[in-house]
Amino acid sequence: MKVLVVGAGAVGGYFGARLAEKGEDVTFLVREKRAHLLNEQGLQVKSIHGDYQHRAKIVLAGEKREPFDLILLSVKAYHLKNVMEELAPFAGNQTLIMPLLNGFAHLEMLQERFSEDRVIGGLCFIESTVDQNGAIVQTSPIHELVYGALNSEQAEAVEKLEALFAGSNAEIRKSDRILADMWHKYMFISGLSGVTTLFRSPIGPIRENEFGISVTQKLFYEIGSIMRAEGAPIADGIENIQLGKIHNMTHGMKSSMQRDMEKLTEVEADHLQGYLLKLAEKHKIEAQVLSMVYANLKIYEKNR
Ligand SMILES: NC(=O)C1=CN([C@@H]2O[C@H](COP(=O)(O)OP(=O)(O)OC[C@H]3O[C@@H](n4cnc5c(N)ncnc54)[C@H](OP(=O)(O)O)[C@@H]3O)[C@@H](O)[C@H]2O)C=CC1
Ligand SMILES: CC(C)(CO)C(=O)C(=O)O
Repeated sequence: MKVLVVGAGAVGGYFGARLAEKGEDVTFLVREKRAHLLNEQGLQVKSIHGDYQHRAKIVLAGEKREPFDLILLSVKAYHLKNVMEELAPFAGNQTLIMPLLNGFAHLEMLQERFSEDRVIGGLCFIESTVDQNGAIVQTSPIHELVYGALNSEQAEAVEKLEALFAGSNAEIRKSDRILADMWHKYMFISGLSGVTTLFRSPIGPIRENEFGISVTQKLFYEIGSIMRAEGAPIADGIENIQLGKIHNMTHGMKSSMQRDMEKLTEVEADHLQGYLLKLAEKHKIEAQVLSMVYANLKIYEKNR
């Protein structure tokens, strides 16, 4: 099976390398600067699950290739519009596109551009980043990728992916309720990235402070109300389940949005919290904490 990973960054670089390490046929769609680096020093993964370095196969936008069987999409949401056009020539009628982005709004954009048959569900849990030398650094135990069919027509094609992922050095599993999983992850990451960027702190000190934890709880409850009003298939009590995870995370756990803020790069504020606020407005739900989180991010964007 031929796999194209779009974006050799923290997420795509990690999972793509794990598949290549297993011997799968993996190519990375990258931009000039990244291509130069990968050609010079290869794709380097430094991970608590084992380092791996290889001469990754790469392709640039506009180059000719046969369509791929699977496209793993792992760019930031603010690059998505542009990337969809660049990856289109690599996608044939049978190509499955699996987005690993945080959030939800990208799903509709992809379905509109590539049709509902081709876009399957996906998400990941991993704490990874790209260091100053371009290496992928993965620091905490979790390296999980979850995928699944979004409709019954995709089920057979999605089944076939199990052999691709089996035996790789990452926890990769198929889910029969990927849509709910994606909303749940969306809730979790909007809450976690929201408070860690608001307080500019890893999660430990936030949850130890009575006001910090109270703001965190209010944020999760607001997000839950918005998602329910939108008819998202979220589980009863999911807010408390996600808050439980917040309590169980390592003291120093940061969100990727927080790490982006520390690097003074763009953040996915519109894609995550901004999209939720639009839904809140649509359903006339008051979301004071979410508004504050979003304001903090937009002010950061303006000042950076
Ligand atoms: N990092 C993490 O821990 C986690 C991140 N996520 C989510 O995963 C998604 C990806 O994040 P992450 O991997 O951290 O982001 P990164 O910025 O590390 O990687 C994104 C990559 O996309 C590349 N890219 C952008 N535009 C193009 C293009 N036109 N053609 C080819 N490549 C392109 C960038 O390339 P270039 O080097 O040229 O800029 C970059 O290498 C986000 O939605 C994020 O929220 C989810 C779970 C955990
Ligand atoms: C919380 C985490 C690390 C889990 O994957 C994440 O998704 C992110 O920070 O973007």
